[in-house]
Amino acid sequence: METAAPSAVIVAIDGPSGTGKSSTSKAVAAKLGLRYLDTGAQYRAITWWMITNGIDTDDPHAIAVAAGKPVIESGTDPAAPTITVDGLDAAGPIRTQEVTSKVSAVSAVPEVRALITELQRSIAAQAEGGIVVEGRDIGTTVLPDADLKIFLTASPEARAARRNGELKGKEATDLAATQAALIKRDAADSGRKTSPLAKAGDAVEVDTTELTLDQVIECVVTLVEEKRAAAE
Ligand SMILES: Nc1ncnc2c1ncn2[C@@H]1O[C@H](COP(=O)(O)OP(=O)(O)O)[C@@H](O)[C@H]1O
Ligand SMILES: Nc1ccn([C@H]2C[C@H](O)[C@@H](COP(=O)(O)OP(=O)(O)O)O2)c(=O)n1
Repeated sequence: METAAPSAVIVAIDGPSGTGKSSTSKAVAAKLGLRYLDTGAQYRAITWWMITNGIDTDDPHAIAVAAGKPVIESGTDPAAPTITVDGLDAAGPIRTQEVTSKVSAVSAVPEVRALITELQRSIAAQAEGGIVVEGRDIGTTVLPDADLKIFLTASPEARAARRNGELKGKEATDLAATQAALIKRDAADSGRKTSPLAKAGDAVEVDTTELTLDQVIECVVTLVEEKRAAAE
């Protein structure tokens, strides 16, 4: 008897910065043969375009007017995710401190969110075998019918230490400054009017403070497999 291919599954992973969303989502998608979408990279890409095109990122009206101009494309292979803006590889430039410090203001503009949300939904709809989508408002707004919703958390201390581990040798490595910047960005992302960072009512919360990355990946893989088994 032939075994049916596992059904397409849509997984939404949300949470604040440094909780392990990107690392976990990529690994889970690779293990389960799903596509992968980093929605933060899309908001970073539009922010980078605003900066390089001289748009004042403190002016929501100017941002709203320009929002439809850049063409943002995301490659969804979890082994080699890509992000381009007007055909240019933006993977490096979107990770600078300048973009990080301005992305909350740009992503709070409703016109930006409407355009990026539409893009995210169309990418998810095209992922025939299923997809892991990570961000801040995936379970609440972008994909409210996702098969599985995960909300990752971790203490501010653990998140700052993880972020500093990545920055070492590149930009600032002061732990207190990293933690302060992270808390400031969380507050802006949670406090904005349009689809703020929030846990969906039906999301499974996983506190990763005391877990290794492998343990978090294993936990999410098990939850996806349980969902798939229940759907058969
Ligand atoms: N459970 C964990 N324990 C230790 N380090 C982790 C854990 N999860 C992620 N990391 C590390 O923390 C950093 C931030 O993780 P990332 O996946 O980028 O978080 P997010 O996407 O939520 O901002 C990465 O360097 C990653 O390897
Ligand atoms: N679904 C999303 C994803 C990200 N954002 C915004 C808010 C975040 O501070 C920025 C950057 O997201 P990103 O996931 O790249 O941030 P970190 O990896 O946590 O540093 O984008 C959002 O508003 N909605």
